[in-house]
Amino acid sequence: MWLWRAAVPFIVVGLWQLVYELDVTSRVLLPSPHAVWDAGLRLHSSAVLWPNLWSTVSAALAALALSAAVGIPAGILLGMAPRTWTVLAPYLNAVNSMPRIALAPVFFVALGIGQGSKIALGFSIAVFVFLMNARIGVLSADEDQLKVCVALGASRFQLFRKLYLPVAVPAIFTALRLGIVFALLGVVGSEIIASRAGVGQLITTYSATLSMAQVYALLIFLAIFTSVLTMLVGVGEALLLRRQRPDRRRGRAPTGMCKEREEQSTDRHPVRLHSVSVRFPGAGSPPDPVLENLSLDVPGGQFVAIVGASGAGKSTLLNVVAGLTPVSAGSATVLGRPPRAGRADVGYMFARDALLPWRTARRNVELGLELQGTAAPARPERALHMLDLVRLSSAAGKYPAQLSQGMRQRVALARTLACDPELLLMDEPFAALDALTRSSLRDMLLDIWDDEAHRKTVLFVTHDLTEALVLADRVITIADGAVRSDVRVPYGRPRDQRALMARADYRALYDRLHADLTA
Ligand SMILES: Nc1ncnc2c1ncn2[C@@H]1O[C@H](COP(=O)(O)OP(=O)(O)OP(=O)(O)O)[C@@H](O)[C@H]1O
Repeated sequence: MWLWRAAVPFIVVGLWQLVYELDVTSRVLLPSPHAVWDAGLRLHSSAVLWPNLWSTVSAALAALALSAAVGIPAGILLGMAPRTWTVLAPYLNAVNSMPRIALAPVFFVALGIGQGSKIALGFSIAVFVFLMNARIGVLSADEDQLKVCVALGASRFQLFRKLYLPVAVPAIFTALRLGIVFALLGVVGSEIIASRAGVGQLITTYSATLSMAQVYALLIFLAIFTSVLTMLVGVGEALLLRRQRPDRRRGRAPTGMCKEREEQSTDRHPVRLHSVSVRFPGAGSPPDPVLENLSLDVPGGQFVAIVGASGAGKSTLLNVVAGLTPVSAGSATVLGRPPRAGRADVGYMFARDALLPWRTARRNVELGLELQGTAAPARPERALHMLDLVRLSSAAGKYPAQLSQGMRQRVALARTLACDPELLLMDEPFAALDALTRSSLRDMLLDIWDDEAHRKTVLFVTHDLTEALVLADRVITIADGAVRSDVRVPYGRPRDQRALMARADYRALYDRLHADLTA
């Protein structure tokens, strides 16, 4: 492959020489490769080339830097604000489709003939490349990653810095590659129209005297500059996206919880829902309720499983408690206060791990600590302790792509627990795992939950009645947006699934709940 790549210039020059020898086209228009090589050497040793090349290259680099500095943040902000995009899109697209080279005379009048007007024209063309690509990069952010960041308490600025900017990096590198070409196009175009220095101005001068060998030599110099810059961008991209350095620090005693916590609640029921209804706008007219008149009190330290068919409203119920979905009617109190997204005392875990692929396992666990304002020196220690808890200390320096699905979900569990939440919301956290891994993660969760000193209240959503009966103190079935049954699980711990399933009373309870779900 490398041999073929190295052979391409020789093949092109050979074909060029052949066309020249066959006299297919005018020799003035197409001089021989040898004549172009000679012209290049003469330009190189003359005092003409380098000051002019520098004039063009410095203007192109300035236009590129300016375009990136304006286009990237603007693109990311527009990606984060879909409504603003909807308003502005027709106008931005109209400006983008304008032949901006026609703005050259305007820049000459405003800035005079010189570097300023060249940079302005290069900028006016390249900035849209950055804006459009950065916006598209932001749109590639995973909805679950966004939900996790919001649930962990990310502000708009933190979302920009910790989610949208990194997620847009590959698209930004694409924009850089294209931006080099577009900035150069603007600068050389401006020089060809009117300038006192630059490669474009030299091309105009040599073309006027039909010195085409010099013109082609200059174009080859520009192509070499663009290729070197594109290669450097490629190296930067590879270095930035690799980031696979193993972390040698290991956990000791945990310190530094999340800084800002809600005042400790004195309510013995961390979750209180009274006659809660949720209607989503646009879901029918009038919209059908997804939850209707649902009441539920959960005492502290209880492990509650919520079971229901697909679409029954289980996730909506958790979202209400997490403060991600407002209630349309009724009242909700979580740890003594109205629900609010991003509280350190409420942890939320989803079926998809939604790990950030550009962070190591340890740095993923640190995410909630960062968003909640834990001091930087305390974070690694706390994160490593959490990874130790889920038996993943040895994978602290690995990236999500290097972990199995079960390991990724354990990292997500460590991330959820890192802020030591009092209330744990879990939305089918093990649904994507195979039966064996699921069972080992259930045991791990129960071990963590069983710690008397830090016993958490858990709302655990699942489709699986057996999982609910093995894990929970209490099983609530939901159908048509309301509580269908609410039973205490009458078995001690630890529970053995196979032994449970052999018991007649277990089978009777299972059948009763199953009937409630399917009625
Ligand atoms: N943001 C939303 N806008 C409109 N409708 C929604 C929204 N979120 C959920 N719904 C609707 O609410 C109903 C309940 O959804 P929910 O996700 O709570 O169900 P679920 O019991 O968790 O289902 P599953 O087990 O399949 O995840 C569904 O009909 C769904 O289409």
